[in-house]
Amino acid sequence: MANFSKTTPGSGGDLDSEFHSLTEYLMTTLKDQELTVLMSQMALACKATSRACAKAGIANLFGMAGDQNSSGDDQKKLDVLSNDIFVNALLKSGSCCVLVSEENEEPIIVPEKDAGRFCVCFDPLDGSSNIDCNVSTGTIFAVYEKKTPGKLGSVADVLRVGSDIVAAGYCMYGAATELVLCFKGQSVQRFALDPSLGEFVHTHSNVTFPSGGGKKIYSCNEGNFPYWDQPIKDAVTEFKAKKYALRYVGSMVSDVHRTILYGGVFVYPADSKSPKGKLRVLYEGFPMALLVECAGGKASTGMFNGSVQRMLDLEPTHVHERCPVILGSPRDVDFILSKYN
Ligand SMILES: O=P(O)(O)OC[C@H]1O[C@](O)(COP(=O)(O)O)[C@@H](O)[C@@H]1O
Ligand SMILES: [Mg+2]
Ligand SMILES: [Mg+2]
Ligand SMILES: [Mg+2]
Repeated sequence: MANFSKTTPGSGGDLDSEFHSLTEYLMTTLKDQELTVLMSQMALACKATSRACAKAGIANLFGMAGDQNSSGDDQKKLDVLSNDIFVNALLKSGSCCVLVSEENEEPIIVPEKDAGRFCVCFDPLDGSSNIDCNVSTGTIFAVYEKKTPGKLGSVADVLRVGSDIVAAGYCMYGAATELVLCFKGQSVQRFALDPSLGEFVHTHSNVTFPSGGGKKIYSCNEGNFPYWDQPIKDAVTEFKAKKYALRYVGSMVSDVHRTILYGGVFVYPADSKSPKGKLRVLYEGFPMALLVECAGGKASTGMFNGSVQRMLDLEPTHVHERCPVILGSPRDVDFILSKYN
């Protein structure tokens, strides 16, 4: 049996006779057939979305779809297509009872005859503003186990604290397509899509923030500086004085991925234009917070509703609720939060 506690550099190279696939990882570590099927369908949808992003220019998939979603975002064609891909794949899994997507105003409640034990909240294509200029985008998801009785799911199955999440992950559509996963209580794993094989191949185990906090990087949309509260302004001003570098892609998946691998901090705070922040709790804040904590980092809301809160302790009351986000290495998250003392 594969040893997934070890990183397997070079595995999956064209000439390797042995490599470890995502399928093998799921089959050997999960011991839960329904969750394995769900994750396999999730991976299939990631591959289909990766293909759509790669072919967008030649398949006339850039540009607007013409509608707005429930957050008020103008939907791009790829937002709509990727949403259809994920909804169809997850419905076919037979493992889901509730689906919450950024692109669907209402949660999808799966009919009893097709329903399973799990609820999935997802952002099918994150980083919409980067689609048309071919900069990295991604998918973000969180999985919960149904808690209400009976087979029919309800919105109560997803409106709960983030620490109830059983699995979280993101897939980045960048120079390579990469899937990063974490099951509750387990470490973070990285898989890269080998296009010639059509499979996600295991590349890194036990992914953690660099010790000591890593590179001195802060990541935020600093154009919002005038609208931030004083503690966030002070922290960012001090990062500059301490010669931190600013790196900001504007796709949460890419910015969080870099933050986990290199260190530093990613911030999308509340501001006077958006008092609840911009990012959505269920399919952006929570899954990233779980991954960051599993990798040894911290994820907080900063000052929100009168107190500084660990993000996974929030209990949302609406599926498209927003929250401020401060996540990254403990060194930098604690530094920002100290400004609220
Ligand atoms: O353009 P801004 O205001 O800096 O916002 C960037 C943020 O918005 C998002 O694009 C929102 O996600 P969607 O593209 O899924 O709506 C995040 O990926 C990113 O962190
Ligand atoms: Mg959007
Ligand atoms: Mg998003
Ligand atoms: Mg999106």
